[in-house]
Amino acid sequence: MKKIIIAGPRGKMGSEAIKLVQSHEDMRLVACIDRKNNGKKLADIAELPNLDVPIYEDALECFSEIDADILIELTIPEQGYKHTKAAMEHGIRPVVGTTGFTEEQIDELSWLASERKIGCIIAPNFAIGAVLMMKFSQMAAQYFPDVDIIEKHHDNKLDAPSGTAVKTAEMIKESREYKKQGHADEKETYPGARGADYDGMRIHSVRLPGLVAHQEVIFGSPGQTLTIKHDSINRASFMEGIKLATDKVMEIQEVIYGLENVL
Ligand SMILES: NC(=O)c1ccc[n+]([C@@H]2O[C@H](COP(=O)([O-])OP(=O)(O)OC[C@H]3O[C@@H](n4cnc5c(N)ncnc54)[C@H](O)[C@@H]3O)[C@@H](O)[C@H]2O)c1
Ligand SMILES: O=C(O)C1=N[C@H](C(=O)O)CCC1
Repeated sequence: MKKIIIAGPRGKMGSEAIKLVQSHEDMRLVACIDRKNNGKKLADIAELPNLDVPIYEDALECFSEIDADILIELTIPEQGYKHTKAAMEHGIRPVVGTTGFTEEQIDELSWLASERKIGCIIAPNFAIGAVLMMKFSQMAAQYFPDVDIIEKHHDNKLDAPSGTAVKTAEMIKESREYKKQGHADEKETYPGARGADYDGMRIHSVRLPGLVAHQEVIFGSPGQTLTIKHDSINRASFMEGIKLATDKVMEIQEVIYGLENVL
């Protein structure tokens, strides 16, 4: 039985993760970390399930008092990083959905995990279809070095580009020679028009109400284009990946970055 702490229980992902834990007999929710409601139980909060599970505002207090195996981290970048680091320092294995961690932060967490010999999985996208989109894009980039990534998310998102777009670009970089795309003399009339530059490829971030999480990877070569596209139409799409990660994180003693390394 894996004892689980969820950070961000009132969020769109956190509330879905509570349902995930409730629906599996091999997992038990033992506490939540929220930015309010300290000392209350989930059952005291109208929007949360009727569970006798304590809520902590202070992650360190939570990790010191609660006997837990796994932290499912689904909050915001700055806080999520602190929670992840503190969880490992308390012997609790993080499964991190929160996006927006920097490369340096991921390196630091990797170092900590290896030193403490504790597992941690950080996945910018837990939807299996999104992982396949990234893998297919990595394959296509061997033959089509010109590529633009267009990611589209709801307008409450804090980080841009999305974690998925960054991961896609990193994976493409592994199979593509550096190439500065577009015209050598091109100029932006309005700053940002050509998107972010990652290793010469371009990333564009769309933020609109009504969207959930979507990405198109468009490859171009003379006379043809190839588009690889994924849409998450609700947050249930991420739960199978989170479940896989909670199983895997108990077996490893390092940071795994990306669900493609778990499947
Ligand atoms: N990896 C994936 O597959 C995946 C999928 C969807 C979202 N995400 C990421 O998950 C995170 C959460 O997404 P969401 O859609 O649920 O967002 P959300 O805004 O609905 O929820 C965020 C939650 O974090 C909580 N929070 C904010 N500050 C906090 C703090 N200091 N302490 C504790 N809790 C705090 C908020 O109260 C809220 O409940 C984001 O980083 C998002 O990018 C990842
Ligand atoms: O809703 C979000 O925020 C999401 N963020 C992830 C990202 O940054 O890639 C992917 C899924 C949804």
